[in-house]
Amino acid sequence: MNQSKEERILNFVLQNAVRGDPCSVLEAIDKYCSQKEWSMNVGSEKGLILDKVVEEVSPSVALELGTYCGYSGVRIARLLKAGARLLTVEFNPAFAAVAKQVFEFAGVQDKVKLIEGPSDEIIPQLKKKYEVDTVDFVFLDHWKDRYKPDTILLQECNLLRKGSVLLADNVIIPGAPEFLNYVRNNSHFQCTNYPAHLEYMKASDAMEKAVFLG
Ligand SMILES: Cn1cnc(CNC(=O)c2cc(-c3ccc(F)cc3)cc(O)c2O)c1
Ligand SMILES: [Mg+2]
Repeated sequence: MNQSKEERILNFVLQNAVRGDPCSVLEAIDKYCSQKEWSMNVGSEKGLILDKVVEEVSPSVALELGTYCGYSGVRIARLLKAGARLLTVEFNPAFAAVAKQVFEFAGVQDKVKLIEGPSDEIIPQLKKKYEVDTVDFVFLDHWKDRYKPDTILLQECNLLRKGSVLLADNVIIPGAPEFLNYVRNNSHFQCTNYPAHLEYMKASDAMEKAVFLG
């Protein structure tokens, strides 16, 4: 049975990156996906925006919706302080299997809890099953039509605190218009737009930061 694109990306990492070196894992994925096969990793340009926001927030508890191959999970986990953790949610079991191996190769597996399942089922379990009080940082990079409902669900589950930061990928391509309208017209959020480009392409994209004001 021939390999999936995600398995080809994993094999390129295993053969070209350095075990225990998260930056070499990111470089290998960016090299493969810019030169061989495009894939929907946040990439290095938007990755720098992600890095800056994560460093600014310095989260104790970070949540990622949409793990995919683990690229952004490695980006986030490599910046976490001692004792901080990343919970990352992936619906697709094949993607989760690749991401698990990417996290282990990068050496960030002790900081990352990979949770397989739909975000609308997992979010209500975070407090009791995953011992979360509130989340300090959320990276939204999953199904674009889930950004708004999951932002509402996070509030309903009392998982956001005054100052919690949401960062959403792809608010231009593929786009998340309902999410943008929701957070930008909601007095409980302070929004900032970060123009960039679609990963590995010249097309315009952007990220949106939405700070929950409580
Ligand atoms: C299958 N699946 C599992 N998770 C997801 C959620 N992610 C996306 O859909 C996603 C899509 C694109 C994209 C795709 C085609 C295109 F022409 C332009 C952009 C880029 C991204 O950065 C994304 O995060 C999709
Ligand atoms: Mg994305």
